[in-house]
Amino acid sequence: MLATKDLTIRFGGHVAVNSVTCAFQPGTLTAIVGPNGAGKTTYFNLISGQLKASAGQVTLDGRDLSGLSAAQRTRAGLGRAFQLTNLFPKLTVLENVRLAVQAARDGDHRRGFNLWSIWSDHKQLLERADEILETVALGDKEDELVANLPHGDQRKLEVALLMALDAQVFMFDEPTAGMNAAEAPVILNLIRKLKADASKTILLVEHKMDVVRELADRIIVLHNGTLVADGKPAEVIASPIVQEAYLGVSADRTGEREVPLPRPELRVVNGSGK
Ligand SMILES: Nc1ncnc2c1ncn2[C@@H]1O[C@H](COP(=O)(O)OP(=O)(O)OP(=O)(O)O)[C@@H](O)[C@H]1O
Repeated sequence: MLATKDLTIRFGGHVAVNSVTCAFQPGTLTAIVGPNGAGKTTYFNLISGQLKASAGQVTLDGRDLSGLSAAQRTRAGLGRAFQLTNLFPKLTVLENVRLAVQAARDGDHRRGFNLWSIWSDHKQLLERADEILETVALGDKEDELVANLPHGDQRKLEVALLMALDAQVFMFDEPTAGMNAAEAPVILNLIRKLKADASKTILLVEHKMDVVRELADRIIVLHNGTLVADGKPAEVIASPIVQEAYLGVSADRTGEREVPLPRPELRVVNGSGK
C-alpha cells in the first residue's frame, strides 16, 4: 500500500501541499482532481521524489521512501509515467524494453542496463519484452528507433518500461494531454488494462471528468494544497465542493462552504454535468 502522511511542501510562504494524509490500495485507481494550482502535480512530485517534502512521509508497504531520490523510488516500485527521461532515444523500442526487463530481474538474472552481454536467459528476456510490447500495442514497432517514434508512441513505450520494471504503483499526470484523437484512446485502454491487475495501484491526475468517471474507483480532491474530499466517484462528483469548484453551482445554493473556491478549471468533456 502506498501512503502519504502529513505530506507538506512550502515554496517560500506558500504551502502548495498541506499536510496530506492518504492511503492508496493495490487494485484501485484513484483520480486526483482539483482546480488549477490546487497542488495535484506537486503532490505527485512529492510522492515520486521529484520534490523533497518540507514535512511528512511517503511510504510503500510500510517502507519509508521519504529520504530516497526519484530513481531510488522507481526501483522501490513507484512508476511515474511520462517523464520521458527513462527512454534511450538512440536504441530501438525492443532494446529499451528488454533493458528494463533485464534491469528488473532479481538474483542471477539481475545484470543491470548492459545491452551487449549475451545471457543464457536472453530468450526469456525477449519473450517478456515482446509480451509487454504487444500489451501496449507497439509490437509492430519494435525495431524502430525511439527518437523516430511519434509522441503518443513514446508515451506508450514509457508505460511499457514501467511494466517491464515491474512497478507496483503507476502514476499518470494528465495522460492524454497533447495527444491526438487516435492516440488518447490507446493510452486510456492501457490504463484500463493495468487496472485489471489487482496488484497494481494507479494514481491519475486528470481534468477530464468523463475519463475520471469511467476509470476511477475513488476520487480525492485537492484545493489550495489541502485534501478536501475523498470518496466514491459518484459521491465526490455530487458533493457541493466539487459541484461548485468545477460545475459552477452557487455557494448559496449548496450552503455548505465558507471559503470561496475558484471557478471551474476542470473540463467537463461530453457536456455531462452541465
Ligand atoms: N517549484 C515551485 N516553486 C514555487 N511554486 C510552485 C512550484 N511548483 C508549484 N508551485 C506552486 O504550487 C501550487 C500548486 O501547483 P501545482 O502545479 O501542483 O497545481 P496543479 O493542481 O497541478 O495545477 P494544474 O491543474 O494547473 O496542473 C501553485 O500555486 C504553483 O504555482
